[in-house]
Amino acid sequence: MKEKNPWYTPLTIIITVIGVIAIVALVTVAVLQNRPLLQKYKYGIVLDAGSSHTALYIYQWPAEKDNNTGRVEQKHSCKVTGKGISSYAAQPEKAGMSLTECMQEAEMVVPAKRHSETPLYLGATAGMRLLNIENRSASDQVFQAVEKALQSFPFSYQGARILSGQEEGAFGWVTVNYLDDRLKQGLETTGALDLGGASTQISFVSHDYDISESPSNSMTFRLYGNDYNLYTHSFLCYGKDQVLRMALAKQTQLGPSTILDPCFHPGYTTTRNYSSLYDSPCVSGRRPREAPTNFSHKGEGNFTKCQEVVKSLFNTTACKYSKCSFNGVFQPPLQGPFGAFSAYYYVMNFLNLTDTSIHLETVKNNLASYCATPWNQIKQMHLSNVKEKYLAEYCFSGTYILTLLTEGYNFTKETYSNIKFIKKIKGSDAGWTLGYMLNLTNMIPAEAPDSPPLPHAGYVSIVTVIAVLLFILLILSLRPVWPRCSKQPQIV
Ligand SMILES: O=c1[nH]cnc2c1ncn2[C@@H]1O[C@H](COP(=O)(O)OP(=O)(O)O)[C@@H](O)[C@H]1O
Ligand SMILES: [Ca+2]
Repeated sequence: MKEKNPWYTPLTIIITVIGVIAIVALVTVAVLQNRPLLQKYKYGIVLDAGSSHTALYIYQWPAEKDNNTGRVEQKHSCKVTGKGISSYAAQPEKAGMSLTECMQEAEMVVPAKRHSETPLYLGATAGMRLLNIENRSASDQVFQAVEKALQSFPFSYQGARILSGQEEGAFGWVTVNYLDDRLKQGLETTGALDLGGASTQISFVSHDYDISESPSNSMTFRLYGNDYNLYTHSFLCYGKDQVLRMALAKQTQLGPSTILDPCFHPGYTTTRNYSSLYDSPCVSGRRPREAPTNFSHKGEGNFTKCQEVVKSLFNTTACKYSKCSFNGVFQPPLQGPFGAFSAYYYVMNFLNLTDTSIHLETVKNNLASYCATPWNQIKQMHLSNVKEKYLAEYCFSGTYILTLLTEGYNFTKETYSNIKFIKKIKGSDAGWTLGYMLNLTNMIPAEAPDSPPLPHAGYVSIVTVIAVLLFILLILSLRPVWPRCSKQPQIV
């Protein structure tokens, strides 16, 4: 004799089947309705025409979200071969031609049907600022050539211009904080330290300072409903290539045709040309009157002496504000964490000194012993994979970076660990280009966007759970019917 299972009545089976179909239908509709449409992307292209070289960045973001949520990311980058556009002052057409390869790459990377709507920008930084000071018409001609070249591509060309130092600093800050998702969430922001070849920028939010003290150093933003008061300054001529010129100029001024340079390795020796050394507004005022054509540049490898040379390039005596960094430039008290990118990263990464939890004295000692290493040995170790020009200059560049941070910006052995040397954040390069594009395409709204109270996955889960619960309740509510059916014993 077998007791009939009360769950097998036709009524429960029908209810179960209908219930399951209803739940599946409900969940499917919820998922389909709310799923982002098939990922279609939009694109934007920014060319960073730096003093030493030009780089092209392609950004992408989901097509249906261009106006609010922080979803722009770097899809591709391309390094233009050759030097920066400012180096083509004497042959401007070549500045335009130099961009061809990377632009062709961009044509391949951006899907053809998006070409005509993809904005294309070129921003030039300190190399062109200097050329513009030195030779206005040469700078204009370089821009004409570049403009002509860029217009020949199928993108939506939006113009080429020189960024002000303020813009360069502020957009670097926007990039870092956007990529870190700090703006949308209204979190404490990260300061930005950018070291280029011809200028260097420092930008950070300092809560307790009076912006009216130096209005030219302040920028105010309203982003995602939060107000920011940004301090920013760009030091023209304090990028690492121009500082090296200033350091050499300082040492050659003393007269001899051979200089023993503490910032280069012992055994390093080369012949340099006076005219090319002084061929920059950063040093032209210092040119000796009766200089020979060439001078001999020899290395001594002495960190302490090198630091003295570098320090002598900072004027820390004159300050008409409550507080200054150097050269009489206002700077409020440092605040918060800092991201240091571009040449800060290249140099400190090569020197294995990116770990800022290491005591500053130890960092200096490590650099001192690197500087004291004979040039032959350095070449043997690295020449196979590092450009000789970079290799020769890492001792100088490292010394400059530490001196700029401590003597220039006033980081101390306690606050040094607030700095992080970074190259990329979540796959996108740290630099001013992303912030520049976000600003020009209005992709960071002033007010916080209205967002659904729940994320998509949460919404679907809650709908599912409630549906299942309702279904179980329905089944249970039918339960009192069943015992009556099963009470009758079945006799075989
Ligand atoms: O691999 C590297 N090692 C060392 N320095 C590098 C490397 N790649 C780029 N740099 C340096 O980074 C700096 C980049 O400056 P950039 O060309 O952006 O000038 P800018 O921002 O002053 O206009 C230059 O000094 C360049 O020599
Ligand atoms: Ca740069």
